[in-house]
Amino acid sequence: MSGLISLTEARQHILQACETLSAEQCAVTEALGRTLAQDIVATHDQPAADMSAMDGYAVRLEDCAVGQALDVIGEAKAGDPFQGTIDVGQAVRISTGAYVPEGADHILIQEESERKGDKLTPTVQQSANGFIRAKGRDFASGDTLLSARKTLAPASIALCAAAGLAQLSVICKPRVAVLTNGNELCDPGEPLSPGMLYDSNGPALVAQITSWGASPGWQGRGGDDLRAMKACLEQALGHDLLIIAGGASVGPHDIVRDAFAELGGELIFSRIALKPGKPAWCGRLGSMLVIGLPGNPASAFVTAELLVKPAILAMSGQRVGAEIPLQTARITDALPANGPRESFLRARVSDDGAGEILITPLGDQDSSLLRPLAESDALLRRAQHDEACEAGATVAYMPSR
Ligand SMILES: Nc1nc2c(c(=O)[nH]1)N[C@H]1C(S)=C(S)[C@@H](COP(=O)(O)OP(=O)(O)OC[C@H]3O[C@@H](n4cnc5c(N)ncnc54)[C@H](O)[C@@H]3O)O[C@H]1N2
Ligand code: MOO
Repeated sequence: MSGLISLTEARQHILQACETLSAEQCAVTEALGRTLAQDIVATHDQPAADMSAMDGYAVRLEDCAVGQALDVIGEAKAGDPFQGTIDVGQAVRISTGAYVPEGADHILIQEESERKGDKLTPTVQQSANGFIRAKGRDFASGDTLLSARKTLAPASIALCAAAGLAQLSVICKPRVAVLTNGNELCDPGEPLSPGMLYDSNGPALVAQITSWGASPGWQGRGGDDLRAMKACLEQALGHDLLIIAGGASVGPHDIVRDAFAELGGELIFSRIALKPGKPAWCGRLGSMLVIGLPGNPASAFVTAELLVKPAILAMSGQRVGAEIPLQTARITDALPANGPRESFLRARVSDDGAGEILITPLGDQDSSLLRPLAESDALLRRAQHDEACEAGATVAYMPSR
């Protein structure tokens, strides 16, 4: 379509305009979802010494014979090692997680022994050395445990904590301002006057950007007044990213782009061959990236997924490509041929009970509708000029929840 760029091109432009932000320190307990700015390198061995994997007795394997008593000479507890050495015919009571005393090469588990006073008798033949976790088995001093640019999930947080790190160097969270637009908008909680509409894009966008790891900053509402709009844009200056929802189209009151241009904003792209989302645009105001989304609620939501999410992930230091990562499923309904815009249909994913993933586009795809949006958990993607497809065909989708 003339004058419209493809979604992939739009994402390429956005990714080129996003630099990874600087680093900051973050408590390991607060680091979920953050991206490491540096490698994590172990400064100690884990375990720090050979360690028992079971509750029982540290012994010499060669001393173990069924019915032949050993002398229990002490105890090794987790955090309180036995100080001596095990000699021929001796055993030390040991707990899971305790260091294995010098001289021992086997843990006789308590279920396979009988204890009477200081005498310990194996009741089951011991065939091979066992139940000792070697020093450094998990990691050794100097090992790289996690590489820079890794996004921290709960298991990687466990590894950082095990490495002894209370603070981690992570990429700063992008600070994102959200501006919604329309004289018709009012805040949830206010009485609804005639002609007015509750602002659903503002809360939705704040929820979306938070779920992608951004830090919501200034939030405002612009109307149809150019001066007031310029004042809004000025208030947002200094953020890493400004999202403007609404006023993106060509109507006489859609003055957002005029205000942006008058403040010296530099347009990066305008309009995409995308449905919903044709009026989406992107630019730069000072050092702040600005992404303009259409005001229709489903359009704002979908274009935020497609355009804002990659910007936030890239600024947060995560690897993200211009191509959208898609999954495949079998469609339950036939679809007509697609038009010239790449389309994303609100859809529901299910399982046919035999392990096959099914996808059902929701009936009414009008971009003003919130109920199908809230029912959906996937966006079914149709390429530009996609042919009609039969029920049962394999189609591509992007999970959206
Ligand atoms: N002549 C043309 N008209 C339109 C075109 C076009 O190409 N030529 N594009 C259409 C498309 S596609 C869309 S999408 C909309 C986008 O318009 P805007 O971005 O200017 O959005 P608004 O006009 O401000 O609002 C559209 C619609 O959404 C409601 N809205 C806006 N903000 C919110 C909010 N924060 N919460 C809830 N609802 C909101 C608003 O009341 C309108 O009903 O333009 C088409 N027109
Ligand atoms: O982008 Mo409009 O979002 O096609 O309804």
